Amino acid sequence: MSRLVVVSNRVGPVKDAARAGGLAVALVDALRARGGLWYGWSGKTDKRAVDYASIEDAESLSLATVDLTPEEYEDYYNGFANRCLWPLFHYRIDLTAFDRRYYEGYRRVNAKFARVLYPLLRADDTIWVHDYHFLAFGNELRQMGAEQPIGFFLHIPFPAREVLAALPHHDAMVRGLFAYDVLGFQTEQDCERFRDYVVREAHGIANGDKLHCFGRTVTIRAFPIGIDTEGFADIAANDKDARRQFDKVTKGLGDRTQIVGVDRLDYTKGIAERFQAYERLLQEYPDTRREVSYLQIAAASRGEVLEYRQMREELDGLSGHINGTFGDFDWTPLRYLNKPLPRRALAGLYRASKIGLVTPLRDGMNLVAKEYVAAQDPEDPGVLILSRFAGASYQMPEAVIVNPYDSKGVADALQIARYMSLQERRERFEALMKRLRAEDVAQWRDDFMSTLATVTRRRTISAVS
Ligand SMILES: O=P(O)(O)OC[C@H]1O[C@H](O[C@H]2O[C@H](CO)[C@@H](O)[C@H](O)[C@H]2O)[C@H](O)[C@@H](O)[C@@H]1O
Ligand SMILES: O=c1ccn([C@@H]2O[C@H](COP(=O)(O)OP(=O)(O)O)[C@@H](O)[C@H]2O)c(=O)[nH]1
Repeated sequence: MSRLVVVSNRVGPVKDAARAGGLAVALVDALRARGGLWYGWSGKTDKRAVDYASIEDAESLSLATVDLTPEEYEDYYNGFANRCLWPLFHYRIDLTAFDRRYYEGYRRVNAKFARVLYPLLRADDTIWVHDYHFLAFGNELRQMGAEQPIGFFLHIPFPAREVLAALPHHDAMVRGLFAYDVLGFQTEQDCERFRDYVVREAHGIANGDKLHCFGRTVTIRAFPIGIDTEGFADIAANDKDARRQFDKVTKGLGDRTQIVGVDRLDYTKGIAERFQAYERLLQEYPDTRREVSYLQIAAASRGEVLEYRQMREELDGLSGHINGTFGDFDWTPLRYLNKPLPRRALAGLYRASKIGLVTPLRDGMNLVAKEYVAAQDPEDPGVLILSRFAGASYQMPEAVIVNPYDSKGVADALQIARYMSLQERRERFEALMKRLRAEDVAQWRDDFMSTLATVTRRRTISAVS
């Protein structure tokens, strides 16, 4: 079997992969099985950073990482990736910074990553590149002469043609993607939007799952990412950290219904709109006062980016307003924490919460929705309320699906969840779990890898014959 080379902005962890979650476990498993290489940013900046990868062997695979200069980090990661592509691909043109300097820095850093990896490659490697940080990376490798199979998976949504067209270099970005052999998206809808752009904007030709354009052919397919469903359910039921967290949350809760939200602190997650919907619930359904308790974990993220800092201030204000208006000496309606919880503790928190509230305004997939369901007690499962704009909603129609912009609709959904019968909760839970088990993270990885192998085997055959 050929060696696997995984390329992603964040690398590892390897030893603690289980702690970091399904994606790290799935990638580490595949890398171990094939004696692979995981390549990306070291997480460090150094003003003397040069074109060099430090390589360490970690439990039958190798990690190769590159430092960035502070300027590269600013333009590539904070700038183009997180102030331009991230908001634009999540439909926030209003927050998108179209700065040429960022674009040029991004191109330079993609070229640097390619330049450093190229001499480390073997002729029979298979390369799997991840996410919006590396849209231009495959093309840089090809220009150096790389002929290996290269697949790309986009973890975030692919936007509608008119939205992408707002990006000054949209044509070059999409052209660059044709250097890959397989383009994987989270949902069929993302594939459809990509196809629409290529056919209508770039005059490409679609033929089944193939797209011909710019003199190249790529295969495009949806590979919805999953979680380690069995593993996570087992942690929620049996792990001692999960149990401790479960006890901590349920102690003192009495008959109150615990609502939980868990997100990175990101404007795409719709936390402000969620707070407003909760306020609406307390206003319009006075019977909920003292009867519900909402805990929102919003783990600080990308704090060097202005829009993230502004959002943090907004949420501080909204949460203070809700508690000031509705709280009492012996009841805090909303507990809002900016610190992250380890995944094992999260499993216990999910299980202790009768309602999981996942209402992003736009999200590639949203793994929290899947984890919440997997962590439930099958005998007495909680209810997932899920935004129609999360990629996960296409695989999870048995959740209570909501429009996150409609605060009254979300408040009503919370009431429906509070009063849902045990039988209905079980039926929804079983249907959701059936799919989560069948479409777990190992399945996602294997599907992508086998598609890439099949496509490139055909490519080799047709080149020879
Ligand atoms: O690396 P950061 O800048 O700290 O951000 C963390 C990750 O956020 C994004 O996650 C996405 O991938 C998830 C798994 O496929 C998906 O469920 C979610 O909807 C996406 O938003 C980002 O895409 C990752 O690259 C970041 O590492
Ligand atoms: O305090 C926290 C908050 C989140 N997570 C994990 O971070 C991931 C978030 O993934 P998701 O797809 O929901 O959103 P993203 O942050 O990748 O956009 C999930 O696996 C969560 O369990 C965590 O471990 N601790």
